[in-house]
Amino acid sequence: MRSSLVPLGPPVSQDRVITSFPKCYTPAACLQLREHFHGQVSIACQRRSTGTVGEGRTHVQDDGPKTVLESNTHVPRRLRLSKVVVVGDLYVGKTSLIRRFCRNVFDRNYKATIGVDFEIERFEVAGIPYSLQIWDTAGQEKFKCIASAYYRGAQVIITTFDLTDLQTLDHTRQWLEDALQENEPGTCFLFLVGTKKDLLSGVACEQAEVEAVRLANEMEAEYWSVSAKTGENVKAFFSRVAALAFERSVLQDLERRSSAWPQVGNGDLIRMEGHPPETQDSERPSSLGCC
Ligand SMILES: Nc1nc2c(ncn2[C@@H]2O[C@H](COP(=O)(O)OP(=O)(O)OP(=O)(O)O)[C@@H](O)[C@H]2O)c(=O)[nH]1
Ligand SMILES: [Mg+2]
Repeated sequence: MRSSLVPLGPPVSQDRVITSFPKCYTPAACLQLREHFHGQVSIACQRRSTGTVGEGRTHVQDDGPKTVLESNTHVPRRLRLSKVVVVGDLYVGKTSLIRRFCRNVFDRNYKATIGVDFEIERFEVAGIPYSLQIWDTAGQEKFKCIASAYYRGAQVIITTFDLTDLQTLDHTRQWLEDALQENEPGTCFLFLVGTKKDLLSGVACEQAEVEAVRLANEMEAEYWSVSAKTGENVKAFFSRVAALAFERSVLQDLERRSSAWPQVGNGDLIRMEGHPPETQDSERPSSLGCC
């Protein structure tokens, strides 16, 4: 029996390939202690049967298509990416963090974000192409109304503060509350991220982290300290975000399919009457930046 995987689009760069489950920063404030992918997710990825999750791969065999998803009239849209929203006070380093990760650059000069902006970063998680759509929002009060319009549909909310200015940590509760208001309860992974780690000595950093970890636990968020200047923990952090978001998407898809589709034999799928539920491809903004 011949089997072929038909990839669409160029391969992702080597440092965006995630094969093993990325570790958390500290078990004291961690969303997931497991050090490997969920068993069902690993199997689904090995079989390339991640359903609507992942990008542009169709598993074709001599004896017919592995799934009938692709050939139906009411094909569910593929969930190619997770929407990630980054919020926090002005000047804490949201743009710098995203630019360090996506472009590997750092600018010492401050240029306020006006409204919102986003980057799409492609990964390969457990062999499946998957992307993060990372939304950078403005911390300045006058742009808040524009930015908050883009909180909806987030799978991940990253609340940031400056490790050298603990007032910005106090404000993270409000940022999180505002972002959560636009999303269904329990649908988002929450992260609390302390920025500018390079500016603190070991002891001062540890003291700030104790406070932050306490708050992260109250928020039910995972905690990370990073530096956009040196790049410390930046890649590890976003890899963790991508892996958690991807894993949840696959699990949700498996759950949806098992309730909507009866499984036959080794996992071939038969369509039931009615429309499969829509997946939530994140929307593009009609306009970017300030009006
Ligand atoms: N030393 C150091 N400086 C940083 C770091 N990250 C950001 N900065 C500096 O902090 C300032 C603010 O960074 P931005 O990334 O523009 O802050 P922001 O949160 O996007 O600000 P708004 O767009 O106004 O919400 C800039 O001067 C950056 O160079 C870091 O990790 N270390
Ligand atoms: Mg900014």
